[in-house]
Amino acid sequence: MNRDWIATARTLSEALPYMQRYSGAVVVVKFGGNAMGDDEAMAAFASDIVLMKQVGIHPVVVHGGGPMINQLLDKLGIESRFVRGKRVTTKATVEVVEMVLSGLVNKRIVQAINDAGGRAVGISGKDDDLMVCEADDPELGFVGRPVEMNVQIIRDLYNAGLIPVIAPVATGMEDNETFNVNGDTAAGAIAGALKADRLLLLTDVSGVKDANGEVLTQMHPEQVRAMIADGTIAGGMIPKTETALKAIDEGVRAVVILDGRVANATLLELFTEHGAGSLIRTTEPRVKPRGLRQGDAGL
Ligand SMILES: Nc1ncnc2c1ncn2[C@@H]1O[C@H](COP(=O)(O)OP(=O)(O)O)[C@@H](O)[C@H]1O
Ligand SMILES: CC(=O)N[C@@H](CCC(=O)OP(=O)(O)O)C(=O)O
Repeated sequence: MNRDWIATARTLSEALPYMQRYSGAVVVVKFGGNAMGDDEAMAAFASDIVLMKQVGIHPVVVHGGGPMINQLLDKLGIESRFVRGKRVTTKATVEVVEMVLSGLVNKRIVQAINDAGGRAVGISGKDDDLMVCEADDPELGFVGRPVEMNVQIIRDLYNAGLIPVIAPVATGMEDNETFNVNGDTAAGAIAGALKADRLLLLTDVSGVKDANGEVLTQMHPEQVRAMIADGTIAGGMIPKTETALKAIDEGVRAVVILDGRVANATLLELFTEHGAGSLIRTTEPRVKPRGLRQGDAGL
C-alpha cells in the first residue's frame, strides 16, 4: 500500500488530528478520465481511497471516462462532438458510453480498490434507481439531467463497510431510456443528495486559476460566479465550478477542485493543513499566509 506520504513522523503527526476529525465524514470523490493515468496512478488512487475508509471516512467514488469513450467510439467509427462540455449522445453513442463506463472503467476502479485491500462495489446511476434523469437539452440527445436521487443504496453500501464506485449512467423517467450523464454533474448530484462533507473533483490542473495563472486555494461562491462572468474561468472549468456551486447550494459543506495526477492528492487535501487545490465554501476564508489554508475546525 502506498503510504509514503505519511512515512515521516512530522506528516503523520500533522495528519492524525485531521483523520480523527474526518471520521464518519462522507467524502464524494469524482475521478475524471483525464486524472486516471496508468495502472500505477490508478493503484495509488485506490490505496488513498482505502486509507480514507480505514480511518473511518465514507468515501464514495463517482468516475468519468471521457477519453476511454472517445477511444472506443473512434474504433467503431462513430463520431462524437461536445457542446458546452457535454457529449452529443445518440442512441448508438449511449450504448458505447454505458459499455465503457459501467463495464471497462467502473470495473477497473473496483479491481484497483479491491487489490489495495478495500471492498469496492461498482454500480451505475441505474442501480436501485439511484439517479433518475430527464433529457438535459434536446440538442444533446441522450444526455441526462438528474431530477430524482435515491441515495439510500449508497448509505447501505458504506454502512456495510463497502466502497461504492458509481458510473454516471442513468435511467430516464419513462420508456426505459438510458442517459449519459457528465461525471461532474453526477458527482455533484450525488454529493448534494448525501449532503456530503466534501466533494473532491479530481482533474488535470492544480486548481482554479486567477487571471495571472495563480491557483486560488480558498474561494467563496460569489468569487467563483464573478470569475465565470468575467471569463477567467473558461472551458471545462465552467461545468466543474457550476457543479461545485450547485452542490454547495444543496448542502455540501465544501467542494475542492484539485489535480488527481499528483501523488496522494486526496490525502494531502484531507489530512494536511495547507490542503491541495482550490476549496470552495460559503464560510469566509480566514487570513493565512500565502499558499496556506486554515484547517477547517469541525470540517
Ligand atoms: N480559471 C481556470 N483555472 C483552471 N483551469 C481552467 C480555468 N479556465 C479554464 N480551465 C481549463 O479547464 C480544464 C479542466 O476541465 P476539463 O478538461 O473538462 O477537466 P476534466 O476532464 O478533468 O473533467 C483545465 O485543464 C483548463 O484548461
Ligand atoms: C454528457 C457527457 O459529456 N458525459 C461524459 C461522461 C463521462 C465523463 O464525464 O468523463 P470525464 O469525467 O472523464 O470527462 C462523456 O460522454 O464523456
